[in-house]
Amino acid sequence: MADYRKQGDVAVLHANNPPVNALSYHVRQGLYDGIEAAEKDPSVKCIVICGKGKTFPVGADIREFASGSAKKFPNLIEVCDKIEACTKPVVAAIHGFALGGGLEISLGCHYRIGGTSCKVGFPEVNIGVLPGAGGTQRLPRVIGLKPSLDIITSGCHVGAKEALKLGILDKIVQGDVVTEGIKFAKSVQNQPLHGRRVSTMAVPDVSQANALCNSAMAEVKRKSSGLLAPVACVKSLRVAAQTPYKDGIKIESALMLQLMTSGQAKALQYAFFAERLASKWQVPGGASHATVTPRPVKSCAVVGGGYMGSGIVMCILNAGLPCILVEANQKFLDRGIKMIQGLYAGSVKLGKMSEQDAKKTLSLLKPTLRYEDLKDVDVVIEAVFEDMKLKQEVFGKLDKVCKKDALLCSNTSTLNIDKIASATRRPDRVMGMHFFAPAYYMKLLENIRGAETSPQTVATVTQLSVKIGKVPVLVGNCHGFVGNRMMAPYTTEAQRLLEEGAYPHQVDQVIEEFGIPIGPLKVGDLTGLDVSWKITREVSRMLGLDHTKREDVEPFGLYFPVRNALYEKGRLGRKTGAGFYKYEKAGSKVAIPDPLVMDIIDHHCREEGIDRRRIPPQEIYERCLYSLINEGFKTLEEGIAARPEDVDIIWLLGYGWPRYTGGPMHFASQIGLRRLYGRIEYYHNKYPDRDHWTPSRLLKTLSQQEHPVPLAQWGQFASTTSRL
Ligand SMILES: CCCCCCC[C@H](O)CC(=O)SCCNC(=O)CCNC(=O)[C@H](O)C(C)(C)COP(=O)([O-])OP(=O)([O-])OC[C@H]1O[C@@H](n2cnc3c(N)ncnc32)[C@H](O)[C@@H]1OP(=O)([O-])[O-]
Ligand SMILES: NC(=O)c1ccc[n+]([C@@H]2O[C@H](COP(=O)([O-])OP(=O)(O)OC[C@H]3O[C@@H](n4cnc5c(N)ncnc54)[C@H](O)[C@@H]3O)[C@@H](O)[C@H]2O)c1
Repeated sequence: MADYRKQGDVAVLHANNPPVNALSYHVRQGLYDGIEAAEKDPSVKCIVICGKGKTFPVGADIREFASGSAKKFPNLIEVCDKIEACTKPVVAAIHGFALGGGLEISLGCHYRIGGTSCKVGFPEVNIGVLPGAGGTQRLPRVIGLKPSLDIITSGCHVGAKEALKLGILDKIVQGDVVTEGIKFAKSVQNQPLHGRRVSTMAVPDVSQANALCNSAMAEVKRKSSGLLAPVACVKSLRVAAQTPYKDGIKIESALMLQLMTSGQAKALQYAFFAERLASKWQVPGGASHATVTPRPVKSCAVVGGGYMGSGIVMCILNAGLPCILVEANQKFLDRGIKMIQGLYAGSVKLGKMSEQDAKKTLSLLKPTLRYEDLKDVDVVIEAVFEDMKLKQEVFGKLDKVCKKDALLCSNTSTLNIDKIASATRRPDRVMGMHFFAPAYYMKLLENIRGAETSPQTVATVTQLSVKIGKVPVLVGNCHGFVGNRMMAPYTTEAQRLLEEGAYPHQVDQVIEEFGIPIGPLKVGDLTGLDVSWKITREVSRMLGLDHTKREDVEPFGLYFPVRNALYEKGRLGRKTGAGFYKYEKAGSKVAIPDPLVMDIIDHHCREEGIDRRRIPPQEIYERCLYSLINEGFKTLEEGIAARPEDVDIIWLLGYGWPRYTGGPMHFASQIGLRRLYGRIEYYHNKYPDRDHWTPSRLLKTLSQQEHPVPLAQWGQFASTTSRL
C-alpha cells in the first residue's frame, strides 16, 4: 500500500511494502489513488513520492509476474503515466535504491532528488525481463541513448554522484530525504510542468542511434549469447530513439510480454529467490535460522596461507574483522602475505579500492607461526593440504590452544567432517566451510554440518558467511558433499566418452554450447591431471583398492585410462602446456585440440579392442548432464542437500551452471521428470556397471506421480531422514 499524508500544502506519498517496497498491486493502487486524491484536493500544491523504511521502491514485485497480478489495473505503466500527467509538480525523493519499476516511477515524476548514498538502476536483465513500464522509453529521453544502453543492458547500479552527472537526479541532498523532498517540491511548485514530462521530450542526439544500437547488440550477443532479455532491451531502446513515446511504449510492452512468459525469465527469477532462500537453514529437530541466535564473531584465524587460505583471509579482512594467519614456516607465511598484499595492490591499481582503505584493511591482518596466538579468536578456518592425517593433527592442536567456545572449521573439499571433528573434544563446534576458488571472489560457501555440529554453530557460521559476503548453503556430510559429489559422474562420463568415440574438444563443445563456460576436459587441464590422478589414488586407497589395477578400480568408476596415459607422458594440463589439449606455452589459456591426444586415444582403443563410434552431441549432453542431475537427486533423497533450490545455488554460484536454466534441478523440472527418468534408466541398462547411472529413488518416485510435482514440494517425497 501507499500512505498518504499532507504536510501543509504538500502531499507526501510513502510506498509502504516492507522490506524493499516492491511495487505489488496494493502499492500501485495506493500510489495511483494518492495522485488522484492530491490532484483533486485544491489545498495541495505539490506532491512528494518516497519509500517507507530502508528504501525507495526497488522495482515490480517479481512474484506477481507468475501470478499475473502485475498486469492488474493499475499496472505499473498506468501508474507512471498517471504521475506524469498530474497537473501539480511531483518529486521523487529517493533513498536506498530506486531500481527497475522504482526508477520508472521516479522517471514518471517531474523531478528527482536523492540522498548521498542512494543508488539507481535497471536490474531487469538479471531476472530475464526489461524495464517494461516505460524505462527503455523514458531513460534515453533524460540521459541520452549511449548511457541508457550501458545502464539497461548491464543491470548495474549507478551511485548518486553519477546519477546526478547523467541527469537522472536533479539534486543530491544531505540529511532526511523526505524533508528535503518537501522543501524541493515547494521550491518548484509554481514552475510550469511543460518540459518536465519525460515522455514528451525527444531523445537527445539520435544521429548515431543506429551505430550505437548495432554495436550494443553485437556486444550483448557476444557477452551473453543465448540470453533473450539484453537483446530485447537494445531493440526497445532503438525504438525509443526512432519513434514517439506513445508508439515506443507499445513495442516495449510487446517485448516485455514475450520475455515475461519465457523459460529464461522463469529460471532467472527462480534463481533470484533460491539465492535468498539459501541462508534460511533448518536442521532435523526443528532448529532453524529463525529460532537459533548466533554467537557474535569478533575475530577469526586462518590456518594455512596457500591458494585458498590467503583468499579466505581476504574475505575476513574485507568484512572489517581482524584475522590471524598461521603458517607452517616463515617461507610459506611470507609467500601467503605477499599474495594477499599483491591482490590488494591490484585492487588499488584498478581503482577498486583506495590506497588508504587497502592499508587499513591490511592492518587487520596478523601473521604468525605460533598456534598459541589463536587462543582468543572466535572462529578458526583451516585450509592446509587435503590430507586427513594432517587435518586431524591441526584440529587436535587447535582444540588445545583455542578457547572452549571457539568454532573450528575446515575448508576441506571432500574429507569427512566427522573424522576431522573426532580429533577434538568439541565436535559440536566443528563444521566444514567449503570455499570455492578463488575464495576472495566466488560467492558460494558450502557449509557442512557434521553429525554432532550444534545448531548454534550452524547459526554462527551462517551469519559469518553472510558477513564476509558469501551465499551460504548448508549441506550434510558425505564424500564431496553436494557440489563435488555431483561433479564426479559428470567428469567420469566426459572421460568415458573419449574411450568410446569422442575426442576432448567434441565433449567440451557440447557442454559449452549448453552454457557451462568451460567444458569438463578443459577443467581437467585447468586443475591439473596430476591433481585428479592423485585424488583417484587417494579415493582408491580409502576404498582399499589398488589404483593401478583396472579390475580393482573399474567397478568403482575410478578407471580413467586416457587421463592416466596423458599423466604418464607428463601432460599435466595447462601448467605444462599440454594435457587433454595442447597450449601455446605452459600457463596459456587457449586450449587447442591436439592430434597427438587423438592418437593416444585411438591407440588405447585399438589395444583394448574398442570399436570407436561416432557419438552424437545429444548423447554427450545427456551422459554428462543427466548423470550429474541424477546424483543431485540422490543428495536430496539422502538428505545431504535440504532442498532442490540449494543444489541449484551450489551449481549456479560454484560451478558456472548457466543461470538462465535455473540450475540442474530446475532444469530437470523443465525437461520433465518422467522423460529424464526414462533416459537415466536407459543409460543404467546400457552401463549397468556404473553406479552413478543407478536411478535415484526420489527421481523415480517423482516421475511416477500422475501430475508433475512442483519443485518446491520434491522434499516431501524424499523418504530418508535428513543427514543435515
Ligand atoms: C503490464 C506491465 C507489466 C509490468 C512491468 C514491470 C516493469 C518493471 O520494470 C519490472 C521490474 O521492476 S522487475 C524488478 C526489478 N528490481 C529488481 O530486480 C531488484 C531486486 N532486488 C534486489 O536487487 C535487492 O533485493 C536489493 C538490492 C534491492 C536489496 O538487497 P538486500 O538488502 O540484500 O535485500 P534482499 O535479501 O535481496 O531482499 C530482501 C527481501 O526482499 C525480497 N525482494 C527484493 N526485491 C524484490 C522484488 N523486486 N520483488 C519481490 N521481492 C523482492 C527478497 O526476496 C527478500 O525476501 P525475503 O523473503 O526476506 O528473503
Ligand atoms: N585449490 C582449490 O581449488 C580448492 C578449492 C576448495 C577447497 N580447497 C581445499 O582447501 C585446502 C587448501 O588447499 P590449497 O589449494 O589452498 O592448498 P595449498 O597447497 O595452496 O595451501 C596449503 C597451505 O597449508 C600450509 N600448511 C600445511 N601444513 C600446515 C600446518 N600444519 N599449519 C599451518 N599451515 C600449514 C602450507 O604451507 C600451504 O601454504 C585443501 O583442503 C583443499 O582441498 C581447495
